[in-house]
Amino acid sequence: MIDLADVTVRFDDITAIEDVDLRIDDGEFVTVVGPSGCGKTTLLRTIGGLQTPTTGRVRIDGKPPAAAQAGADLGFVFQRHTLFQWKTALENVTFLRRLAGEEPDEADARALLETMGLGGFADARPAALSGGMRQRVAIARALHLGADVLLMDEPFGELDEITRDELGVEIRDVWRRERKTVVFVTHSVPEAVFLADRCLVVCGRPGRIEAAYEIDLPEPRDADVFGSRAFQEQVATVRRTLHEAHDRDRERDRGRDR
Ligand SMILES: Nc1ncnc2c1ncn2[C@@H]1O[C@H](COP(=O)(O)OP(=O)(O)OP(=O)(O)O)[C@@H](O)[C@H]1O
Repeated sequence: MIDLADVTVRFDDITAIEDVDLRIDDGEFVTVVGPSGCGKTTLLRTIGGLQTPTTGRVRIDGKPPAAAQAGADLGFVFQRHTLFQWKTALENVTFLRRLAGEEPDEADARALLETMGLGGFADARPAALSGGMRQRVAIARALHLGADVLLMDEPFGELDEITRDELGVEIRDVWRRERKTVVFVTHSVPEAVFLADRCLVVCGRPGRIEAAYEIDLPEPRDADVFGSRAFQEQVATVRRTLHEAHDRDRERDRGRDR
């Protein structure tokens, strides 16, 4: 379980997130959506131990994030530039496990590349892959590490919409089989709804969790879900919350400036 108690992160005079309380169950897929600058990345980095909270406490299965990281319990997927350019797709997938001092399992790495639709590209180097293919390698790498918790920061951020949808379907499918705990940051409301068991709406400066929605959609979630009424209604609800919070924050800021 991921447990954040009263977490505040400050950078000099900027408070990025303030008094965040959050619990994420094992095997839960949580998405974090919100406008630019509201502290989503800071929240994710703090969960992963890449950022130390100014005040408050983070625990992963009762341990500080650094201990979870040392035990390879955490896998990260970032927006871009995370593959080693001189290594093949297969070597990229196995490398982190080597770094973590564990024996890579080439058959597992190949099977993961296959799952991510890259069966024929195991020996290709990143320069020969499209952006979407590179992100698939990064996801396969995080899965191969065997971490129980995956932290994903806009992993589809630079991809076109069709590829994003496609990867969304794949990632949810992999999650259904593997039941990792996933925290997934995105700007995209439809993506946040499609992927989530629970969607957190983060707003404001400093950022706060404005609302949390349990997402109710049929499984397996395939491309048909995008056109369904249930999906569109839940997207509309999240969007409305974001807009209302944004308007309220703007009014408050205007009041302060007067
Ligand atoms: N290392 C840092 N040093 C100083 N300020 C920082 C640092 N990291 C983040 N911030 C500030 O903290 C606030 C939140 O940033 P953060 O990147 O977490 O937001 P975000 O919601 O992820 O934004 P985006 O969606 O644009 O990626 C911003 O005001 C940002 O300028």
